Amino acid sequence: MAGRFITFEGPDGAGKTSVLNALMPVIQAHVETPVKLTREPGGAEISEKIRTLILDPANTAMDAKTEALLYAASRRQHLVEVIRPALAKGALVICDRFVDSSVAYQGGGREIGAEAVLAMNQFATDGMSPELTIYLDIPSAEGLARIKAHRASRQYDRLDQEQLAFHERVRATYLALAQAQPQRIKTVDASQPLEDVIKACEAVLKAHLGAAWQSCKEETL
Ligand SMILES: Nc1ncnc2c1ncn2[C@@H]1O[C@H](COP(=O)(O)OP(=O)(O)OP(=O)(O)O)[C@@H](O)[C@H]1O
Ligand SMILES: Cc1cn([C@H]2C[C@H](O)[C@@H](COP(=O)(O)O)O2)c(=O)[nH]c1=O
Repeated sequence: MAGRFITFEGPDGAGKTSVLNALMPVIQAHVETPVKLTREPGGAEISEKIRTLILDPANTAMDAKTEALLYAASRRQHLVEVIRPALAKGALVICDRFVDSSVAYQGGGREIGAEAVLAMNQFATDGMSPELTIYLDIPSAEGLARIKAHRASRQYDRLDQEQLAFHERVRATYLALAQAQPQRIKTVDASQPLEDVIKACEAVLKAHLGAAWQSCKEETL
C-alpha cells in the first residue's frame, strides 16, 4: 500500500513547529492511516548528527557547497531509513522541510543557484517530491524577530544568525517556487495569529486529502 508524502516549508520563525504540534492530533483524528511526523535536517540518527554539524554556530568556516552537500546527505539517510519505509507501510508522512528548503536556503540564500541545488537533490532523493507542500510565508524581519524574542528557550543556530539580506533571498526563492508550482505548493499567511494559521493549514490539508480526510467520530454521532 502506497503512503502519502506532504511537506511544510517556510522561512525561519514562520511557525512550522508550532503549527505541526497543534495539527498532529487533528490530522490523526481525521485520517485512517498511521501518520508519521518527521523533520529535516534530521529525522534519523545519522541525519540528526549531520544536523548538529551543520547548525553549530562554531562552524563559521563551512563552505556553501559543503553545507548544501551535508543537507543532501542528511536527507538521503532520512529518506532511506524513515520516509520510504513509512510510505511503504501506507503512512501519511508529514515532513517539516524537504528539498524546497535546500533550493531556498542554499540555492537562493547562499546564491549557489536553484538548478545546481535541485540537481544535487535529484541525486539524493532519486527525484522524490511531495504531493503537497504547505508554505508558511512571513516577511523575513518578522520571522527573525519571533526567533530573537524566544532566544532563551530555543537554539539560535548558524543559519538563524545569518544577515537579513540572506533571509530575504531565502523568502524570495520560496515565493518564486510557490509561483512556479501552484498545484503543489499552497501558501498560507503565517503572520496571522497562530490559531488562524493552524485553521488555514487544516483547510488546505482537508481540501487536498478529500475523501481520505474523514469526519471525526464525534462529528458523525
Ligand atoms: N502565528 C504566530 N504568531 C506569533 N508568534 C508565533 C506564531 N507562530 C509561531 N510563533 C512563535 O514564533 C517562534 C517560532 O515558531 P516556530 O518554532 O514554530 O517556527 P519554525 O517555523 O518552526 O521556526 P524554525 O524553522 O526557525 O525552527 C516561537 O516562539 C513561536 O511561539
Ligand atoms: C532542510 C534544510 C534546512 N535548512 C535550514 C533552515 C533552518 O534555518 C535550519 C534548520 O531547520 P529548522 O526548521 O529551523 O529546524 O536549516 C537549510 O538551509 N537547508 C535545508 O535543506
